[in-house]
Amino acid sequence: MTDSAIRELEISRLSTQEKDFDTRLEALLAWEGVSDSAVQQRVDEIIAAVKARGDAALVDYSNRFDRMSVSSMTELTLGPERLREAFDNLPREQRDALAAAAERIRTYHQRQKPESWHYTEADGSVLGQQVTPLDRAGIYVPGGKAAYPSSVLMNAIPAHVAGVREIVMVVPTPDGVLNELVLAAAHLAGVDHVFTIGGAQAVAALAYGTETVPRVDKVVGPGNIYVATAKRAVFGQVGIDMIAGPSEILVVSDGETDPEWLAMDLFSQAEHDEDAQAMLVSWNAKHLAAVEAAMARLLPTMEREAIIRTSLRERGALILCDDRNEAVTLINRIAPEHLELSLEDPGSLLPEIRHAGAIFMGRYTAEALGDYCAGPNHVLPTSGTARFSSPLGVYDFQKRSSIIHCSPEGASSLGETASVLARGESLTAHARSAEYRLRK
Ligand SMILES: NC(=O)c1ccc[n+]([C@@H]2O[C@H](COP(=O)([O-])OP(=O)(O)OC[C@H]3O[C@@H](n4cnc5c(N)ncnc54)[C@H](O)[C@@H]3O)[C@@H](O)[C@H]2O)c1
Ligand SMILES: N[C@H](CO)Cc1c[nH]c[nH+]1
Ligand SMILES: [Zn+2]
Repeated sequence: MTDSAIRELEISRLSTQEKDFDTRLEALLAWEGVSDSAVQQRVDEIIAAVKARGDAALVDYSNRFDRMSVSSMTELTLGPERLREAFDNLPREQRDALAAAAERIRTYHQRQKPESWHYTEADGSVLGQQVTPLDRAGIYVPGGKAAYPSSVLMNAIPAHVAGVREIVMVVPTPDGVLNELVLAAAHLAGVDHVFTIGGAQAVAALAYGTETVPRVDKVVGPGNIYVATAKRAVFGQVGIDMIAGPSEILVVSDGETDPEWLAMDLFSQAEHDEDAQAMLVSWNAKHLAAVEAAMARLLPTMEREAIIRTSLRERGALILCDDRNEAVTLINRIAPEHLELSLEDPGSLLPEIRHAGAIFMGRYTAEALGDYCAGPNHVLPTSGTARFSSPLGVYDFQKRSSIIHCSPEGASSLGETASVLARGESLTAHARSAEYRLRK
């Protein structure tokens, strides 16, 4: 490969030493997708149509956006027998891999189960918290540019572990092509209903219900800007997990990892979407150049070369920093969805990392392993939202109720405090309600 061919790789090259570094980094990090007004307007129209016309709107939008040719919701509904059939007919290798991944994801999420708790005070009063699962959860499984059986497992298994009574899955099937692995994963993960609808119309159907699609209590799962914008719009009518944007990876390398490994790790997220973001940070300039050369060499061999190329050109970056400390500052500023610490001693950095969706420790921990089968969830906060948000988990499918049980003594001592505070707020019904229960 000649130098000129290597230079053909279009990707931003940044150095923290440059004056305009902050501006360039901010420009790369900005993801305007969910605030695009044209998208917003279209999503509002779609939601209004689904509310007004229910199933008929779902049929129309599926024909229009997913190039289907259906005339009723029956053709967009898959029953449990169809899911089981898909599972039973999978090639052995795929069935075993799916089952192995499901098992690991279940084991990991079982550890997340929050327990109800209570404690008893000296006067016999009991205070506590009761954890209850959602009655009905809606899971969005993306399907526009790729099919995601792994996302079925990542969404449905925590819901199942949480004890959700009914799991409703939506997944677009462009051109009417069903993905058997997706259906098999739904069977394995205990999904109750599958509707082959996608985009904003699917989110609206879950949030408001239609003649066929049952209304859910919460909509979870990743998707493109139409899905993300629709989730934001229906929040309040239903719960949502997070607004997830395009996939991202930030790799921090000490310069000792094989450049081809890192090139492929970066491609692995770039290949999701033209809007995906892949960045590499290192304090070793020679190593950055070696990874860049590896990327240029390997890119023409990739099946999704066009998507990767656009993603790298628009949002990718190779960043030269001064040292490990500066790398940590960058990590916390970027708050990436996936952080790969390709270092000899990743553990030494861990305590300093405050914001990242999932942290992949050491040279051997390819992010792709987490996408499929390590165990932790792959639905993660993107676009810097790891500053305040966490991976999808069992806790997203549960609620907490506070429990207060006063003994006669407890009611009397609390009543005195409450009465004073209530009178201070001039809320005398509150005060008198508490005072009735004071010990005479
Ligand atoms: N965070 C995660 O766990 C995770 C997992 C897998 C995928 N992803 C991300 O999810 C996204 C999936 O996007 P996708 O597009 O492949 O699938 P998608 O299912 O999110 O979107 C497809 C739907 O978008 C709608 N749509 C497309 N063009 C439209 C238009 N012009 N107007 C109105 N609606 C339109 C259609 O209804 C279609 O059904 C990618 O960004 C990928 O990176 C994230
Ligand atoms: N990397 C995605 C989450 O950002 C998840 C995924 C599914 N399949 C492959 N990857
Ligand atoms: Zn991925």
